Formats: sequence, structure tokens, C-alpha cells
Amino acid sequence: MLEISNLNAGYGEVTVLRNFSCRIETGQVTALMGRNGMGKTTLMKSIMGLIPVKSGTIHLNGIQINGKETYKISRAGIGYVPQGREVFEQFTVAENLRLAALGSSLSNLDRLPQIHDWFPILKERHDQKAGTFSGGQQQVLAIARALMTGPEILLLDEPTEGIQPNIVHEISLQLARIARETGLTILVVEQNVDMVRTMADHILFMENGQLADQCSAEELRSDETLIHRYLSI
Ligand SMILES: Nc1ncnc2c1ncn2[C@@H]1O[C@H](COP(=O)(O)OP(=O)(O)OP(=O)(O)O)[C@@H](O)[C@H]1O
Repeated sequence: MLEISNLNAGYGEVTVLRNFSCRIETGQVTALMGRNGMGKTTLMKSIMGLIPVKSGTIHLNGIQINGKETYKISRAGIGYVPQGREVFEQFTVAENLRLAALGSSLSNLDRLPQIHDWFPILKERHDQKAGTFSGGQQQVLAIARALMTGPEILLLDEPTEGIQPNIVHEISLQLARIARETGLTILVVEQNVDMVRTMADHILFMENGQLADQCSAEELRSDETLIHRYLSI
């Protein structure tokens, strides 16, 4: 379980997260929703140690991870797909996946058949340059790359941004399947209601750097006002 308590973090003098607390339950898909600029990406970066935490704690299975270097947080079992995907465009699909494995442990290459089974396009197009992929295909590659290290928790920052609705639905179904079959814990920052409805078990709503509300998938389905209140749509 990932437990965040009274977290304050931001950029220089600017505090974005204000006493943010939440629990990300093991084996669940948790969606973090909220309007632009509320601090969702800042939370992801804080978890990954990419920006310093001013006060508060982040624990992974009871072990404090805030204050550790990003590579140690990654090795502790947290995979991260940042906003904008950031695949290596000049490298082939196979090279992108191999690089992810080499970054941690060679034995991670053993995961390749499993990754190919989940995302067949990555096997079919293994020698294609990642930069020639569509946005949706690059997102699949970015997710697969994060899964190459066998994380316990996967953080995804707006994976549907700029992707066609039918691909969004496909990716959501596949992630939900992977979570169900492997017990992978997922925390996904997402504004796309279809994706959240398809894959999330639990939803957190963020406002002004704080946890404003939370609900189950069933509650989200039966209460339209939640989406209107926290996403202004
Ligand atoms: N590098 C930075 N330096 C200073 N301020 C920043 C920086 N990055 C983000 N901010 C500010 O922090 C606040 C929260 O931004 P953040 O990206 O976490 O929001 P978000 O909820 O993820 O929104 P979005 O959906 O637009 O990505 C915003 O006011 C933003 O302008």
C-alpha cells in the first residue's frame, strides 16, 4: 500500500500540495481526478522523488520513500509513465523496451514475452522506430516500458491525452485486465471519464492541492454531480 500523509510540496517558494493525504490500496486501480492546475502531476512527481517534499511522508508498504533518489523509488517497485509519454523516438520499439530492462536488471528481459502477450503490436512492430508510432501506440509503448521492470505500483499521468477514443477504451480495458490478473496497483491521473469508468475501482478528487473528496466506481456511476463538481463539465 502507498500511504501519503500531510504532504506539502511544490516548486521553490510555491506550495502546490497542501497537507495532501490519501491511501492507494494494493491491487486496486485508483484514479486521481481534478481540474487543470490542481496539483495532480505535482503529486506524481513528489511520489517519484522528482521534486522535494517540504513536509509530510510517503510510505510504500510501511517503508518511507520520500527523500530517496528517484532510481531507488523506482527499484522499490514504482513504475512511472509521465505526461507526454517521453518514449525514445529515434530508437526502435525493441530498443525502448530493452533500455527499460537494462536500467534496472537484465533479468527483466524475461518479461518480454509477457509484455508481447499483453500488447501484440509491440511484437509485430518491434523494429519500427518509436517516433513513427501514433500517439496511442506510443502510449502503449510507454506503459509497456514501465511494466518491463515488474513494478508493484504503476503511476500513469494522463495516459489518454491526445489519443483517439477507441484506443483510449482499448488501453483502459487492457490495463484493467493486467491489474486484475497480476494484482498490479495503479494510480492514474485522468480527466477522461470513460477511462475512469472502465478501469477504476476508487476515485480521488483533488482541489487546490488537497484531497477534496473520494468515492467508489459505483458511486461515480450513480452520482453525476461528482464529475460536474470537480471537473466542471
Ligand atoms: N515547474 C514548475 N514551476 C512552478 N510552478 C509549477 C511548475 N509546474 C507546475 N507548476 C504549477 O503548479 C500548479 C499545479 O500544477 P500541476 O501540473 O501539478 O497540476 P495538474 O493538476 O497536474 O494540472 P494539469 O491537468 O494541467 O496537468 C499549477 O499552478 C502550475 O502552474
